Amino acid sequence: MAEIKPFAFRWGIISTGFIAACFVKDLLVDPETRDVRDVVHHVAAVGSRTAAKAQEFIDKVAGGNKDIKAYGSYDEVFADKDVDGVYIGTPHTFHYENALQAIKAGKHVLCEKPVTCNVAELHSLIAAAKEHDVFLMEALWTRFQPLSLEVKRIAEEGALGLPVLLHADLSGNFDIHNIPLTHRILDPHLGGGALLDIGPYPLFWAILALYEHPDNEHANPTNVVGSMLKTPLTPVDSSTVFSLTFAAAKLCAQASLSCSITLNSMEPGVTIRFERGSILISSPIYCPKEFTVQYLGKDGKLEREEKKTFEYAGGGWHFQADEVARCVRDGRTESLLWGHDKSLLEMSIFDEVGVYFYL
Ligand SMILES: NC(=O)C1=CN([C@@H]2O[C@H](COP(=O)(O)OP(=O)(O)OC[C@H]3O[C@@H](n4cnc5c(N)ncnc54)[C@H](OP(=O)(O)O)[C@@H]3O)[C@@H](O)[C@H]2O)C=CC1
Ligand SMILES: O=C1OC[C@@H](O)[C@H](O)[C@H]1O
Repeated sequence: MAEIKPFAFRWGIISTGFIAACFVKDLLVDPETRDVRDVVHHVAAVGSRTAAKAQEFIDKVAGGNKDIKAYGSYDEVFADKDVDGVYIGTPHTFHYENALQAIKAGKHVLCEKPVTCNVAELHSLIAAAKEHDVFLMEALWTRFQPLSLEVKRIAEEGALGLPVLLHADLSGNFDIHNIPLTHRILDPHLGGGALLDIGPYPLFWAILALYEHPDNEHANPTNVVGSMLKTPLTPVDSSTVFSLTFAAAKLCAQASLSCSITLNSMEPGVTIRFERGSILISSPIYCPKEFTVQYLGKDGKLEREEKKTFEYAGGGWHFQADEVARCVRDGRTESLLWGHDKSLLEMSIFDEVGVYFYL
């Protein structure tokens, strides 16, 4: 039988910082190592604010591959005919303008989280993507990892009953008293603070387990409450707690979520409590490698425990790249797994919790 050629997606990368390097390294991992045979990835171009930095990035991250073009501006990446889609790894406050320019140039877009800084910007991006008939997705990479797919399967198969309470925290110690106030995690002009940077992850688990649950019937939370603790250093939050209540459909459940840029992560990072058991997910919750399912007996006591672990080549960012390639191949303008509705929900919750008075 003739072999079907995998669909090749040609990426343009804008920015050359930490996450752009992680993403490009993963694009270079052979997809067959993760059993993917229908799509492959090529890096066609890298754009930076200086051409020298773009070339340095290609040398360091992509072994100096001569087929990758180095540009001294993002606009040149958007204009390149050999680029199918653009990956945006700039600080949060640039996502909107970078994504808009890419979309207007007719490019598909994968944009780092948080996709924008508020819901109004996101509505505008989605409208632009529709107008130009291009794919747009927030790089909520955790959604595409095999562990998340398995957690969702178990959460919905019925043995545990319905989810009732979910606790999730992501904390990372950024040593904020010893880094420059211009660091993106502290600078309000770059969208600093805990909620925008790491808040997407505890929220992601609530969206996966509660919002996506079939009994929730795609209903938004009926109540969102949040509270921010500001750092004395700059007007951004050093920690934020927020809670969601889902009570519009058959599902009645709540999520208690938190994030901090001054603490280390905790174990487990996520606990989902169901009527007849729990799922405990290990840290870091953006890329966990194991989780435990606890099944309770009729007396409420632990009856059985099952631990699942996941390993693969690469850092875990390539799964979202596969999703982008497949969606574009299939003519979709949004992902079924992390579609516009979920990013809109995220942004509207963040608006509600109150990041934007400092932006
Ligand atoms: N999914 C994940 O696991 C992670 C996602 N992120 C997300 O990625 C984004 C970037 O984070 P990270 O890579 O850590 O940030 P970095 O500071 O390491 O990199 C940001 C890059 O953006 C470009 N840039 C453009 N304008 C500016 C500006 N005014 N100030 C600083 N940089 C600028 C620069 O590239 P150049 O000079 O080449 O133009 C810079 O290298 C954030 O939105 C964050 O939420 C971050 C970490 C992990
Ligand atoms: O997405 C992220 O995950 C890991 C964090 O350390 C980082 O700041 C954040 O942007």
